[in-house]
Formats: sequence, C-alpha cells, structure tokens
Amino acid sequence: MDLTPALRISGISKTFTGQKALDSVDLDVPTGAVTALLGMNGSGKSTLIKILAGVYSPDPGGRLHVRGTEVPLPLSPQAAHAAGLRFLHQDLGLVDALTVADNFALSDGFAARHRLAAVNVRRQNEHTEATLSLLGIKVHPGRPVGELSPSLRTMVGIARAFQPVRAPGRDTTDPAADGVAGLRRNVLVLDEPTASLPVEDASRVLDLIEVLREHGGTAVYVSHRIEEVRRIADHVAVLRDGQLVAAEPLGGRDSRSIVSLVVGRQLEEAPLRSAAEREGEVLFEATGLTGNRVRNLDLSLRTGEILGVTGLVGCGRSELVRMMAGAQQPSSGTMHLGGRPYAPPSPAEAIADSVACVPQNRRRDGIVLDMGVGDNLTLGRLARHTRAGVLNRKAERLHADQLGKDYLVKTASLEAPIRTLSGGNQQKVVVARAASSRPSLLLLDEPSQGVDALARQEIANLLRRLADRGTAVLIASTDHDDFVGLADRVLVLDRGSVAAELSGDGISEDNIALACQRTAPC
Ligand SMILES: Nc1ncnc2c1ncn2[C@@H]1O[C@H](COP(=O)(O)OP(=O)(O)OP(=O)(O)O)[C@@H](O)[C@H]1O
Repeated sequence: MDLTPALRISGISKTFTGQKALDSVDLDVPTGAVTALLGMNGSGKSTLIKILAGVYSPDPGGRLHVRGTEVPLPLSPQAAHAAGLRFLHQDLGLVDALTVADNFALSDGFAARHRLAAVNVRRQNEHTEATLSLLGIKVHPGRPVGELSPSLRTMVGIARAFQPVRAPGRDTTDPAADGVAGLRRNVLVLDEPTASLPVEDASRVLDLIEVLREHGGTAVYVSHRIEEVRRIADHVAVLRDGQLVAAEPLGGRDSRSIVSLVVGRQLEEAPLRSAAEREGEVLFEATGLTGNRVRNLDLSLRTGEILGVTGLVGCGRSELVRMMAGAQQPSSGTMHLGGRPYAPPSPAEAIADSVACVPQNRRRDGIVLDMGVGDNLTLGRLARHTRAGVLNRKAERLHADQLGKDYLVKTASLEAPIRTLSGGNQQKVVVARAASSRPSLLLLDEPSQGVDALARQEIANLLRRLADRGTAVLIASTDHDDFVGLADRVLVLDRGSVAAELSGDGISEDNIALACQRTAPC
C-alpha cells in the first residue's frame, strides 16, 4: 500500500472580491482510494478544484504536493496535467458535434498521425477503444458525442479526462498494462458528475468509478447525494464556509451522520401533512394526455396537494412537465385548469395562467448567466413593483433581498453576476423565483440537483408552506428523497402512463424503488 498521499494541500486560501472562499485549507488525499469532498452550497469545493486545475490562482502562501513532489502554485492547466491531475468539471467540456475519438484527441492531441502528418483515424479510434474497453464503457469511438445518453456522455467525459492508455506512437508496447499503470498514476477529480443525471444513470457512472478504484486509481469525488457517498467513498473531507472541518475514513457512517457532519448539526424531520391539509378541490386534470413518451396519461391534482412523479429514465416525467408548462404541445388528450380547458401554446401563456415551472436544465432555461443575482431573483416579476410604467427599484431590491434570505442563497451581493454563484445557489435562485409568484400550480423538474441537504430541507419547507396556502405542487424527480416526508401522493410512470400510486405513509424510499423496479425499462 502506498502511504504517500496522492495530494497534500497545505494552507491554501482564495479570496474573491469581498469574500473568502477558502481559508487556509490543509488536506491529504490518500492514494488508491476515493475521497468524497463534501460541503454545503458555496462552501468552496469547486473553488478548491479550480485551483488544482489551474483555473484559479490561490492567495499567496499555499503549497501543493502531488505524490510527494512539490508542484509550484499557481498552477497552469498544462502544469496540472503534467503533474497527473485530471478533471471532470460539471459541464463535461465535450463537443457534441465531434466523435468520441475526436473528443479524446481534443484533450490529448492527435498523436496518431501518418508520416505526412495527416491524422490516422483508424489508430486514433483504436487508441480510444483501448481506453474505453479498459474502463468497460461500451460505445463506438466513431459515434458523435451528441447522440449519446447523458450517463454515457459523463462516462466518456471521465474516460477522456483519465486517458490512461497512452496514444499510439507514444512509447507504449502493451496498451492494457500501460493503461492500468495510467489509472494508478493519475488523480481524477470529479466535480458533481451526477448532479444532472437521473438516479439510475448516476448509478452507471458510480460503477465506472468503482472500476477505477479496483484498478488502484485515486479519485476525489464531489456530490450532494449522500447515498452515492456511502456507496463509493473510502474517505470524506468536509468544507464548511471555506474551512476544512473534517477529513477521515468514511467507516460505517449512515446517511444521517454524514449529513450532520456536512451541515454541522442534526436536521430535524418535518411532520407529515395531515389528510385535511391535502384535501383541496381538483385544480388540474389531464385526460388521455399523449406526447412522444407520455401515452394516454390521466392525472389529477388538487389545490394544496404535493404530487410526486417518478419512474425510470424515458418514462415521460420531464415531457409531462413540459406539456403542463406550455413548453411542448401534446399530440392528443386534454388538460383542464380550474375547470377550464388549458392548452398553453407557450411558457409565457402558462405563466399568465398562474403556472410556474422550475426547469430541469438550470443553465439553459432557468437563469440569465450574465445578469446579477438580484435581477435573476425578480426576473419576470417586475410588474409587481411597477406603477404607471415606473419601476420602484428600492421595493424590487427589498423583494430580491428577502427572497435570497428565505431561500438561503449564498452570495457576496445581489449585484454579483449569477455565474459567480455556486451551482447549488444558482438552483436556489430558480426555485425562489418560481415559488415567489405564489402560482396556483408549481411544476418542478429535478429540483434538488446540486442542492445541499440543508437547502433541500428549506426548499421542502417552502413548498409545504406554499401548498398550505393552496398552491398545487408537482415534483418530477428520480431522486426519491425529494418525496419522502413531503409528497402527499407519488405516481410511478411506466412508458408514459401511471403504473402505480403511493400515498401517505406508503411513501417510502423502499416502496418507491420497488414500484419503479416493477416497471419495464423504457
Ligand atoms: N468567480 C467568482 N467570483 C466571485 N465569487 C466566486 C467565484 N467563484 C466562486 N465564488 C464564491 O466562492 C464561494 C465558494 O463557491 P464554490 O463554487 O467553490 O462552492 P461549492 O462548494 O462548489 O458549492 P456548490 O455545492 O453549490 O457547487 C461562493 O460563495 C461563491 O459565490
């Protein structure tokens, strides 16, 4: 066993304008093991990773050793790569229009060339294939990345980051043996690779990390999904407000104890809502609703009810949300809202009918990256603060400030561009804005992606309060934690139709998982 730490991080700090994101962090990352880097939203995880990747310069004074050798700071991306550090950032950085093999070449260069310097496509494909098969990833190197499923894209991203097999022409005699050595040589750092994946896709990505570990690889893994941490981590390191507060073997810790290590205290469970609290009038009804995946779906939702919708990948969950939010037109079937026919031709029409939506793709559909946090919080709500065509900026700022506080958005100021917020805090902004309009129907698609345990509980409390005031809430999610203790009913979809319904005390992780397993893979 190699006792030299793969990484020794000593006294690393990072100050952004007006904000200390990392405060003298000391951390040893063990070799040949998976270390989960945990912490609440905005605690500094991505900042630390970006310093290791040579994206950010740390404050002067910190030091870094990779496998016992000091590497001068600040790093450049090239120096990080030369030191054996490999990264998978949240956006993967793959080019959809290019093939898998071309994407590999983008990060490591076209080593496979003919004598006249033309790219040798066959050998590049063989090289890519050798890495993919070493990791057990079944995908043809010639396939465009844009055609791959989200989980396969993530796995290709990991394989590309690692590239353990040396490219042809680069002094390798035995690609497989060299590849295993490569797996041991490098340190793979993954920043929430599963945040936007449904749970069963995420499980495939975890399988891959287990393969890496079996080969003696070292990984640092960031995730807010505690069950993932329990499955793959050997060690945990916890950041809180930029300081390292724990670094220890995971041992037999259960989910609650991991959450309290991260949050710094036990989270209290909210009491279940009583039957009386969830017995409103029927607000929304769909009959025979059909789209590409949704088939002949019947559904009703009462005022003040919290309804969960889940199922295996491709079962129609997100499409259902899009049709209800006016982002996609059904091919047949009817919808009614408040007893009247409801067929919004666009999201704007749905909003006008008091239907708000938290979309699955936050960066594309949920926020305007170049605008400030405050402007993103009140986006689309300015009419509320406008009289005779004049915006009351003070009232609008007060409103944004209150929303930020209610939803625990961690930001240096309301004026900071939202792109500088951590991923989880961006998600809180999207949820806050949708909920703040007090819609009669609130739709949320995978609302907890990238959100820490405390914020998840705060969001649940706010949804409960909204429902108590009469809003009907529909949560589409593959993360069953989103339902337990919150939803009044859960529908399990199978190939676009309702296959099972759970309610009240019957809503548990085990029961939902069992109902999902009984449905056919779509
Ligand atoms: N480019 C930047 N400019 C200003 N502040 C920044 C910048 N990048 C990060 N920060 C701030 O540094 C703090 C740490 O952010 P970081 O992204 O490291 O958190 P995180 O632990 O990765 O959170 P999450 O779990 O939500 O992804 C946050 O308060 C964030 O707003």
